[in-house]
Amino acid sequence: MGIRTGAQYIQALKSRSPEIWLEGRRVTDVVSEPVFNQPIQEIAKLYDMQHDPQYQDSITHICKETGERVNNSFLHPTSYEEMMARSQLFEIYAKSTFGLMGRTPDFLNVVVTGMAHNGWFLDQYNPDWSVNIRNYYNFIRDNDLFLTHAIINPQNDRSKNSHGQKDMFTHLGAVEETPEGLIVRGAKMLATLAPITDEVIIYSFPGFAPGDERYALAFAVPVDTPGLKLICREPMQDGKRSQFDHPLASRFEEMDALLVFNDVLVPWDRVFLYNNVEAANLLYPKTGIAQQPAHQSGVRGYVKLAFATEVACKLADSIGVDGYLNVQNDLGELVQNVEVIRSLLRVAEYEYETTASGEVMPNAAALETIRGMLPKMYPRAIEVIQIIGAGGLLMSPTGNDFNAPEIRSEIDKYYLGRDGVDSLERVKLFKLAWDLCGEAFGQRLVQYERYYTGDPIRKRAIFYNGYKRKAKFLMVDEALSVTNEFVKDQPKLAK
Ligand SMILES: Cc1cc2nc3c(=O)[nH]c(=O)nc-3n(C[C@H](O)[C@H](O)[C@H](O)COP(=O)(O)OP(=O)(O)OC[C@H]3O[C@@H](n4cnc5c(N)ncnc54)[C@H](O)[C@@H]3O)c2cc1C
Repeated sequence: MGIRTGAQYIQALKSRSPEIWLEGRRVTDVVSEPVFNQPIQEIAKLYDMQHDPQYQDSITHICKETGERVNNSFLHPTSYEEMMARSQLFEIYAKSTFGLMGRTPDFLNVVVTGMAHNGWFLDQYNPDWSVNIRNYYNFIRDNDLFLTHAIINPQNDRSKNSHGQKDMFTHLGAVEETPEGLIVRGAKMLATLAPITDEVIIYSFPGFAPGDERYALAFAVPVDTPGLKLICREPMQDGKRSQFDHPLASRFEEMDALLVFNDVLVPWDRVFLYNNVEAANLLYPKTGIAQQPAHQSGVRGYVKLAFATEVACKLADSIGVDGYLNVQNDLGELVQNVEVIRSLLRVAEYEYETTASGEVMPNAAALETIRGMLPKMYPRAIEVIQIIGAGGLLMSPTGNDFNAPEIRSEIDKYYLGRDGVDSLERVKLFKLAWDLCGEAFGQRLVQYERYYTGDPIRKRAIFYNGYKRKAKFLMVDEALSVTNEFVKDQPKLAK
């Protein structure tokens, strides 16, 4: 089939009924559910862009294996040009949601593409696994499916490993093997956008210890697989608030869900890794399934930071405060932060790395630096919006107020901006800013930037340890060499 349209994506959602729980009730028609309706439309637009002549050549290509047109996120890059074809897709998709939707379909397509093309890694443990992931890659590419993923365990007792939790099946684990497949039980989180996807893929961050074998798993199942429950967090918008009053929250909320597996059967041909702590711990570092999607996240994060910066600049200009030194200093800082991320992306792409198997990946150090910086830069951009918007952020009237003739003249007079900015323009801008910096929707976006791919503190520690292993700190040795002869009988230090 190749690329789907938005209508085909929506039709697929209508054709099944996964077990979705939202505020204590079962959702039976996900497409008509107000909370999900608009986000579904936003995802559908991405599918439609694949057919739009304005974008088609930039975000899709003809698959060499099938001759069908498929999304660029399924490209396995073996050259700079192929890597950049993916980068272009990431940017076009990110811009269409202002970087506010992190788990658009391209994200997990890249993960599966990475796993499937690193079959050599899985082959070492079980050749069936590499065949399974390769077939799965073909399946989602050729049907243009939308995946969610859950890679962390429920947050119960983080001081204990999976096998040390009070209930053996709190964390998702294998219960038994049957001729048809593996029976799994327990929970996994935090599956962003799960209710509006087609498939669920499970794998894990490293950190398994001996005794955790049953939890060392990777597999994929359809979202409506019997026994799989999706328990949504509290929605941050009810789907009924107007786009005038909440121009971002009404469109781009990504629902997050806990996935509960109640003795779910995973067919053997959907098992990619099982019962092997070493393989589960090495999957991330050895296959680039972190590095390739970090490219998508870096591009998306750049767009999101640039968007928040634009909002801050326009806000300041609209009320005539951007002539003040303190405001210029804050805005200048944000613009420089955007430039830092843009430069790091360019370094990541120009100084790409080629693996032993010929896969081209953006430079890891530059991508990890983006990962380390954005959790500080994005919250800072939000803080600057709050500082500049000040009390005005809380004071916006609603669209209905503009439509009430009895108060319209007062609204127009007292919500006026600087010369040339009328009340409507000013209020619309302040509402956009409030969605980003005040609403629960905006707070989730901050939390997303901190945690979307793991704990930034531990990630930076891993980065430093990796750096230290490679670095020789030779400049210090050279600087110290002039002192070598000064003290006689220097003790020989162990290296
Ligand atoms: C908005 C949002 C969307 C997300 N989307 C997805 C998704 O689509 N799919 C998915 O799988 N995941 C998703 N995540 C989850 C993300 O992977 C986790 O939030 C992240 O890995 C951190 O895990 P945690 O939230 O359980 O925090 P924890 O690991 O419980 O950490 C809590 C605190 O304790 C500290 N801590 C915990 N353990 C240690 C330790 N061993 N050493 C030192 N400090 C420790 C941490 O530094 C942190 O401050 C999302 C998260 C957010 C916020």
